[in-house]
Amino acid sequence: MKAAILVFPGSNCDRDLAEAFRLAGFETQMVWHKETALPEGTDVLGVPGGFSYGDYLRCGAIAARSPVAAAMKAHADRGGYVFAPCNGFQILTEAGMLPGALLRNAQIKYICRTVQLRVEETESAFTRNYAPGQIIDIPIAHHDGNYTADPETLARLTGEGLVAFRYADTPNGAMDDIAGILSPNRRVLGMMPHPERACEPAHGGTDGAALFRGLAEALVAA
Ligand SMILES: NC(=O)CC[C@H](N)C(=O)O
Repeated sequence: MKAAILVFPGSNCDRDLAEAFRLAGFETQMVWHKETALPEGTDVLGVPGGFSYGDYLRCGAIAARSPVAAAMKAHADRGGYVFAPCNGFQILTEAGMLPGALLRNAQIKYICRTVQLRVEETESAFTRNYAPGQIIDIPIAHHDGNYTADPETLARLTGEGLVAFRYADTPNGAMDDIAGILSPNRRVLGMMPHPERACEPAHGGTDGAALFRGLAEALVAA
């Protein structure tokens, strides 16, 4: 099982993400943003958190147009798994791979703390190890996490079971309390919170580890 993790100038959760995949049994490989192809045999692509290209223009906007972006989209288009926490989620919305946009937090402040998420959808490789409605503790660290979409998109996401996680108490003003969403084939997950920062007791919590284990189990079962 191979996880490839993209690295942009300004990524700062790339190593944490690789370690979370490694703990779940993945072989990992870092992929610099100037590459135009992913490593042979990549099962899961990780698009990490951070401040890609210094968050210039808009968070994720430049990364979505970087040299590696076409390979990222091609991987998703052929049904590959993509896990994109925080800046990764922003990059996927900027790339048009997930709907909606992440606007400035409603309080106009950077928020760094652990929040409670409700698991809304368990029919995905990412969420199969959680119980429907389970409350999990996962850290957030962002200034642009205010999920926004038009009413039709919000209705479709909920109607088709594509909202993976909602905030129990929205910290950033996100519409419909949305913390993370799935693509229609449920193989791409973008979310503002950071499960990779909740995988070992030393992190202060381990509620994120089940997500990476779920992916590994889905790949073994396939
Ligand atoms: N931790 C992160 O990935 C931060 C994402 C982005 N730079 C923001 O602050 O919104």
